[in-house]
Amino acid sequence: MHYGSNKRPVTVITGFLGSGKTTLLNSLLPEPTLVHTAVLVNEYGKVGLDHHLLRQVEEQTILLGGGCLCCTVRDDLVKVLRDLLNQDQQGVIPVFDRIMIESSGLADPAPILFTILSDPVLQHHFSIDLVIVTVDSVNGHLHLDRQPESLKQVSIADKILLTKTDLASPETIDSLKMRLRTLNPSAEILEVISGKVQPSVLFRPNPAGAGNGNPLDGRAKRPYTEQSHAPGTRSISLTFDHPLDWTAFGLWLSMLLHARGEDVLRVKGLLDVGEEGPVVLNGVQHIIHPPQHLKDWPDQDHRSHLVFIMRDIDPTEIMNSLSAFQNFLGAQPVLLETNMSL
Ligand SMILES: Nc1nc2c(ncn2[C@@H]2O[C@H](COP(=O)(O)OP(=O)(O)OP(=O)(O)O)[C@@H](O)[C@H]2O)c(=O)[nH]1
Repeated sequence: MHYGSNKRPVTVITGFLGSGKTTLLNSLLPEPTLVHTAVLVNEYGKVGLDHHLLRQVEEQTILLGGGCLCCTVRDDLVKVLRDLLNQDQQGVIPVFDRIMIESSGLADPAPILFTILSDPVLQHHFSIDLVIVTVDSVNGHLHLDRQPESLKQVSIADKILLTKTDLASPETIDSLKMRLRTLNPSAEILEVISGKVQPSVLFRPNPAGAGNGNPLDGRAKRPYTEQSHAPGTRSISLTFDHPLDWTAFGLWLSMLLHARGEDVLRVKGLLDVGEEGPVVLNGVQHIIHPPQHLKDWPDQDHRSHLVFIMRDIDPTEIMNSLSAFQNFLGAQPVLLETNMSL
């Protein structure tokens, strides 16, 4: 199969140990729309799945040349994905049009994203369309209290699937949802029992290509409230009073990521740059996906919206920096919401 300039979407499924990743995959993969999905699992002992490619990826983390601690590369993942491409081009494997990667329950998903986005070959053939994170309703609070990995996973999610809601009390589910919204205001939260969810709910068509769905939903647009937050992890949602100068904004963002990229876990934006439609911005730490220029706004709200999820950066630093830059940006930042440490 040839895709021209189209990149094949990669979905990363992560979530703390036992939170239901495999259950989800087993439920999703027989769906007709996902029949041409290649699956990579970075744990041993997984059962092979009919009609799908199953690769087992040894975890191996190396430092990039620059010595950046957060930009680790999974060498084996690069090899497996490159091999898949080669085999696909030679027609020796069944056609695949999507990749799902199930990361181990203790993994920080960011290196997987970095690996694909930073590899000179892979970045031309694959795009990260969605990071799904499963959160166990029964144990979710405990994981978030005690396991930094769980916090990292939730912080980076595009969609959070709250699993095992059949086993948890309504009060626990509600408080967990509130906590998850605080940790990651831009993620959509769905309740999923035993992995039963329609692919169309997860993989909504997205003209932006990267970052499935609107990167900013209603939760990110709530009025400003000071809320408790996980230690060291903070988020800020903001808008601007006028359209942004896109070049100046890109310069500001590059400067921020150069200085503090290790601490910026996620950047998402739907930006008014004075064009008919918005620009979709989607970044993970040092890496910014190629911005997408949309023809139309998704709804009536045509204001810019920008969300940062950060570690050890005070949201006021972001506001102060943008304010100092406002003459170049052509717009003044307006705070919508910030979430501070617990
Ligand atoms: N009752 C109930 N059980 C669930 C649900 N989702 C998953 N389980 C069970 O939870 C257990 C762990 O699920 P897995 O899918 O293996 O979890 P995992 O995240 O892949 O686990 P690791 O590979 O250890 O990280 C299994 O026994 C599942 O059957 C759910 O929504 N409801």
